[in-house]
Amino acid sequence: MAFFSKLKDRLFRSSSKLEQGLDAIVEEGGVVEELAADQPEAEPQPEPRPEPQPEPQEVPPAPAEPAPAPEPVPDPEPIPEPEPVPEPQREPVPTPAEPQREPEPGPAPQPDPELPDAPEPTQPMPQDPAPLAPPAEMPAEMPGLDMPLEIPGETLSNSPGLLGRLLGRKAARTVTRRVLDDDMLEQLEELLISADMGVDTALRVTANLAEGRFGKKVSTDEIKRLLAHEITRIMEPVAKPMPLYPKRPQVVLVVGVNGSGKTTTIGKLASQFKAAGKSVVIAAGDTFRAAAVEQLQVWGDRAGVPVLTAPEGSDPASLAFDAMTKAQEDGADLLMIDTAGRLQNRADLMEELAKIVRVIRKKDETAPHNTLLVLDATTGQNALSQVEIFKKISDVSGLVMTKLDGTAKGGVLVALADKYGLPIHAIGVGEQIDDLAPFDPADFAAALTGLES
Ligand SMILES: Nc1nc2c(ncn2[C@@H]2O[C@H](COP(=O)(O)OP(=O)(O)OP(=O)(O)O)[C@@H](O)[C@H]2O)c(=O)[nH]1
Repeated sequence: MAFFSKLKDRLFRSSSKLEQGLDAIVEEGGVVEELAADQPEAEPQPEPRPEPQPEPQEVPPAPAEPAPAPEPVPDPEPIPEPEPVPEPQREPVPTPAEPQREPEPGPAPQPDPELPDAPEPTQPMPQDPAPLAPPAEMPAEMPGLDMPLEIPGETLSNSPGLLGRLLGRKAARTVTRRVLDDDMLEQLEELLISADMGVDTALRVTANLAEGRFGKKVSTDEIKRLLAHEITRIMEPVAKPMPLYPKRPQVVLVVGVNGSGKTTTIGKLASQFKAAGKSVVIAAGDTFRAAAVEQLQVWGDRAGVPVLTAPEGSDPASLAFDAMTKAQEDGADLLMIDTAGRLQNRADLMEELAKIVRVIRKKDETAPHNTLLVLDATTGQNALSQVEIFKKISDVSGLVMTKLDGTAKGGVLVALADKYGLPIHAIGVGEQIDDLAPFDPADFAAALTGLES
């Protein structure tokens, strides 16, 4: 699906930090080993993705018709949860027998793979352990070119040359493996912390990763797969679309600091709900900033959804009440209420949100049905303190993480999931109306670690 590959491309753009760090760690203390052309780098690891993923949906929040439920709470889970993750990675990483190959006779000098000063490979570490096709079917070099041919997922080096190939010699490949010891674990912890995963999460992830593998040799590709698996395990329980309830209107309060992407997210969500056949009303609750109201009107126009506004400086709660009345009269399915994000004066903001909730409860005592906290992924660790604050001043029921297309700080999502367990309903991957996607843990983990899934 075109949209989905676009999403993956964008997420991959932000993955370089962790990916390069992993490459560097293994290369630093690793030993280059040679493999015969028909020998895989390692026994294939169990795939991190435990189950075939459901086809990603264009509309992340929920299916068009959720199963009717008498009460909005507890969470009705309109889309079936993925199967619980088995723990296939608890198996020790198979350690290749040493030496990896028989010495190959031939005119070309071969480096000793066991020597510490064996030449480093010049290409990035292999990404995929899939064995290469036999050399007879896949030439290691382009005819006439005396340079290694990069084959996706593998590094070819020490080419036997034309004569060698004429004589039927197999090309040798190299892989760097490093013993998973305390030093390496410490480096991995530091890398994960620097990627915004937070200390607790980084320690837990590396401890799980080392379980049953301590003292064994691992390649970059194996480390990436193991890491992606651990991240997927943490993220899977929180990947949940925004639940839809039979209640009309379902009131969605949208909170978050200024600039986090609330307005944009409301516009994107409104557009997707509308495309799914829902009638939506938006209330421009940040009445203190004329620009914010105007921007929301632009998004409402784009989405084809009415936006209720009030004069600048008027009471947001009064606007919310009017919007609730209109949404009820119109029989709207959803009322999305934008709010101010001024954290400079937390007491005022707390009172403002509490008042909005009080007045809409006069109309429906079960409202708001969702309180979405919009977080800007580029703020890294700061997102954690924002969750802390907004949990105190509102009843946050789920997260939307924006700007994942423009940051190398995606690791904070792992820390958020690990620490708070709040559902991540959707992720923003751009500024356009369709740049909002469901959160897919396996794709996210692959993007973060630089694993080609
Ligand atoms: N690259 C990228 N930019 C985004 C994304 N979401 C929002 N933005 C941009 O972030 C900026 C702030 O977004 P807004 O939606 O105005 O944020 P807000 O929280 O409503 O901010 P205030 O109106 O100031 O309260 C805008 O320039 C958006 O285009 C995203 O997923 N990716």
